[in-house]
Amino acid sequence: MKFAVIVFPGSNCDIDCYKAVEEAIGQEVDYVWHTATDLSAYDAILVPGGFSYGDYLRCGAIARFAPVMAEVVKAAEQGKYVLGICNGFQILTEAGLLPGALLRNSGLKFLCHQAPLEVVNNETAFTNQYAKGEIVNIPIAHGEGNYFCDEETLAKLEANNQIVFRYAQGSNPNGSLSDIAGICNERGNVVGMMPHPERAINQLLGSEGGKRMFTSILNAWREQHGAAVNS
Ligand SMILES: NC(=O)CC[C@H](N)C(=O)O
Repeated sequence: MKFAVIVFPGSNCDIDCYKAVEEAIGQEVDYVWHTATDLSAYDAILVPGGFSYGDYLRCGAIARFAPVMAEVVKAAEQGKYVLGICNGFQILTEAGLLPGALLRNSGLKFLCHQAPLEVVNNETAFTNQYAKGEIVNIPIAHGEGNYFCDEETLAKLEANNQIVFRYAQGSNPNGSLSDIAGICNERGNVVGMMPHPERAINQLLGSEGGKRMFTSILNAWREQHGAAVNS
């Protein structure tokens, strides 16, 4: 299985994502610069965190016009796995691949700490190795992680089981609507989340709560391609 980690000017979690793929699942992974116009070689696309183009406008609002984004949209339409983490989540909402928007944190401060998350949907390609309702610790690091959408969109997200993670145990750090920490598209092959699973793949980093997101993706890909699950 082959992963692409998209790199924008200002990305700062690209190396963490690359290392997480190597360390957690030992699969092939390339950095792909924002000017790239072909992602056909890849099975999964990671859109990492950071401050793309400085985030001088709304976070992700410039990045979504990068040449590579047309390819990310194409990959999503083809059913490939697309995971947007933090700034990556913001970029995917700006690109229209996921509904809603990320607003300034309600406390107006950049927040950087471990966050307990509830796995709400464990049926996605990104969460199949977790139990439903399981609480995992995955760190957050953002200034604009306050998820918002209109009532109709929220009702749709709930009805289609598109809420993947919620901030658990009354811990909502940023004012996010319905405690939402991560969502998927209707088809389930695109996930966006504010917490950083790539920073939680080894106890040495403070938590390995994010590691199974990577094993989940590999597991889903192998099932889709008829390979034995743990081979
Ligand atoms: N770690 C990140 O990706 C940060 C995303 C964005 N720049 C924010 O502060 O919300």
